[in-house]
Formats: sequence, structure tokens, C-alpha cells
Amino acid sequence: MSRNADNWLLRVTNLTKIYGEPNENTVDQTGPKFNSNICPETDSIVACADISFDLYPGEVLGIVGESGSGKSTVVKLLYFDMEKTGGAAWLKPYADGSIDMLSESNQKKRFIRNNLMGMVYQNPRDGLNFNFTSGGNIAEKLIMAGNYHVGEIRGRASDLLNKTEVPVLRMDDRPANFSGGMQQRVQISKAIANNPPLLFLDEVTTGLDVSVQAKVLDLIRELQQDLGIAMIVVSHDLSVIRMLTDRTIVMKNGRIVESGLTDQILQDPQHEYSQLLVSSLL
Ligand SMILES: Nc1ncnc2c1ncn2[C@@H]1O[C@H](COP(=O)(O)OP(=O)(O)OP(=O)(O)O)[C@@H](O)[C@H]1O
Repeated sequence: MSRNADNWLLRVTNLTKIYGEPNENTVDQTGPKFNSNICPETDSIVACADISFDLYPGEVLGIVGESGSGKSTVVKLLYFDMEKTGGAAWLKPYADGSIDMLSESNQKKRFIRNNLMGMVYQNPRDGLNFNFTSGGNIAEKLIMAGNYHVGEIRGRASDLLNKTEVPVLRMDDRPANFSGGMQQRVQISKAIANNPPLLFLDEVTTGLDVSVQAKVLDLIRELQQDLGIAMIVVSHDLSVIRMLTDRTIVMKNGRIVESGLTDQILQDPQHEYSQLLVSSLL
């Protein structure tokens, strides 16, 4: 991981998502100090507001918070799964970081997503097409990025399945016939198929048995070390954050209440909400 002020990979400023019809007081009347993300005047919901951070190449950033705190919203906005209400984000490998990617056309967003990002969802059905084989799912991602050579695609799919410890013999089998842990491994293969510099992981082990969770987390850690991909890891579970991340953002009611080195947050949380989360780990 290399880190200096100009060397960011992803820069996010004031990212905001509001559902409903907010008024000028909505952002000011919601958040941790009101213990609510619902505007009392308009009933609009502030899923996240004023989220700003830099992510550095090869760095793993955790986003932690209880259910409804806005964690998934942040990554879904950055992966273009939903439209922002406000804010901007720049990705260095796209136009040398000079263009706000959230304001780009849908076509440009598709290009960025297919070539420069990967996403692993909690539910494998969100990241995989269950009508395709596991190899077909990986091929889909490669084809969307402009690779059409069948032999190369099959070779790459087989390498990726190997890397993620899915038996290559199952390349022509559908993920619907796989265990939950194996479905997540195929999803990870697909997400990293184009060697993206940035990978989002949204509660990827939450639905899995504990023993399977540990193996998937080990795999993610190994891939991160081997490939040096920067990651944003969303989890409500601080033990996942502890295992995977260098730096952490703690969210509550759609806002960042604390951010810093993961070790520091775990050892000496400053905000009372982080203290509560950490105490639940002990
Ligand atoms: N389509 C929607 N319409 C209205 N509110 C929504 C919608 N989607 C999400 N929200 C609200 O936005 C807030 C943030 O949701 P988000 O899914 O980002 O939280 P989270 O921290 O990821 O929690 P979880 O892990 O339970 O998904 C929540 O209050 C949620 O109810």
C-alpha cells in the first residue's frame, strides 16, 4: 500500500443519497445527534450524507455500522447501482482522476464499472447470473470489457476458478448447484476477472456458516496480498473489519462518526457509538 496526499486511487467528497422529497433542513435535522435518518419535516430518508474519504492504491478500507446506517448505500453509489443525490467521486485510472465519475453518462459509467471495478454482493444472486454456468459468468464480465477470444476467456476463467479454489471441473456447472461458500468464490472470480484496481465487498460472508466465512475471508485476504487490489469492505461485523482492513469508517444514521486506522479504532474508539460496537466484540 502506498500512501501520500496526491496518490489517492479513489476520492469521494460529500456523497449524499436522500429518498423522498427533502427540504433545506433535511440534512441538518437528521444524523447521529438526532439518532435518526428520517427528516421530521418531510419524512424523507437520508441514507447517507456528506461522506468524504480518500482510498489509496492497494489499501483496504472498512465501512462498519449497524443495519440501516448507510454502508451499502455508499458502495452502491460508487458502483453506480443507484443515483446520487449529491457529492462527487474521482477514480485515478479514469481520465487521470480529473472527471467526477458520478456525473458521467451511463455509457461511461458502464465502461468504468466493467474495466476498473468489481463488486461482490452479500447475495450471490445479485452478482451472478444463475442461468449461466460459473465459467459463463466470468466470461460475461470479460466480454463486457471487450475480450471476445473464446480460448483466452476459458483459460482466464479456469485460472480464476483455480485461484479462488473452485474445482475447475465445475466450470460448466451452474452456480445454483453450488454451496453458498462456493457461490461467493465464483462471485469473487467474476469480480476480479478484469484485474480491477478497486473491489467492493458488501457483507460478503454474512449469509455463510461460520467455518465457511473464515475460509472466504482467508481467500479475500490472500487475493488482496497477491494482487494488491484496493478494497472497500462493508460489514456490520467488526471481526470481519479487523481481519481484512487497514483503515475504517464508522457510520451511524447515514454519517461518518469516526474514521482512522482499524487497529486504533479497535483499541481506542473515540466516538461513543464506536465504543459500543467495539465492546460488542469483546
Ligand atoms: N429504496 C429505498 N427507499 C427508501 N429508503 C431506503 C431505500 N433503500 C435504502 N433505504 C434506507 O436507507 C438507509 C440506509 O440503507 P443501507 O442499506 O445503506 O444501510 P446499511 O447500513 O447497508 O444496512 P444493511 O446492512 O441492513 O443493508 C436505511 O435507513 C434504509 O432503510
